[in-house]
Amino acid sequence: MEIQKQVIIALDFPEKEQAEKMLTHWDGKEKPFIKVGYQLFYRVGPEWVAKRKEEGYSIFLDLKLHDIPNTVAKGVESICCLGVDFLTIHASGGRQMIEAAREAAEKKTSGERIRLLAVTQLTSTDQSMLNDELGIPGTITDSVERYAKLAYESGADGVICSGQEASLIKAATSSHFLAVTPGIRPLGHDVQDQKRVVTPTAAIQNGADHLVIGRPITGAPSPITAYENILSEIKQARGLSL
Ligand SMILES: O=C(O)c1cc(=O)[nH]c(=O)n1[C@@H]1O[C@H](COP(=O)(O)O)[C@@H](O)[C@H]1O
Repeated sequence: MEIQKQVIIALDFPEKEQAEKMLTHWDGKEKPFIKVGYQLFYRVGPEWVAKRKEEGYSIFLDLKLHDIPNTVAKGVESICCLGVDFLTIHASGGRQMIEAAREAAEKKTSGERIRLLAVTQLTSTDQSMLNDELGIPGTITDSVERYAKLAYESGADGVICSGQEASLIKAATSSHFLAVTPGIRPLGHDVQDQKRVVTPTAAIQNGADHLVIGRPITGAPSPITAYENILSEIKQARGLSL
């Protein structure tokens, strides 16, 4: 896979002006893969997203759908017309919900089908939160593996997990099942609210397909420099010459 496509920039902004200003850093360069979460989506709406797609951006729409199967299926049907590349649903919605989402995604007749990524355990969850707050017994990796297998068997295209768990997920499912990993922190960067963090190098070495990165790029003094440094790190981790 092309290295540029491996980094997905999280456009976590409240206003479209800020998101658009951020994208100007890539003027004259290849359009990056971007993630639009609900903070921005609720403000800008579907037209803004569809327009970015027309302009040539690859788009991950991160709406983390989690509801009864019928409601999620209808949501997926509505989103499909935007032509985005990835959409998140929650694995904890269960088999029937994931199957209904997949069935809805299959209804799109023209162009590439949207890829469904199931959130396993959020990268802001650690062992004590899982056991003591959420009351889920066992280790984080057990829980992530269980959700990943469920998502795989139910028709998701991949999962959202920490880079720590990417190789485990591939082994438990298939090498083609996507491991998309947020919680990426270059060496020395503040972890902020993330708990299960890894460096870009570790994520790639563990087999992550895409790295979702927000603040380490968008909060950097020069976002484009931070982005290009991460691309170089990935290139090195993939064993390619710089
Ligand atoms: O679904 C996601 O993208 C997601 C899942 C998860 O477990 N953890 C996680 O951080 N994310 C998203 O990934 C991005 C990470 O942003 P930074 O922590 O700023 O790099 C945010 O937009 C989160 O919403």
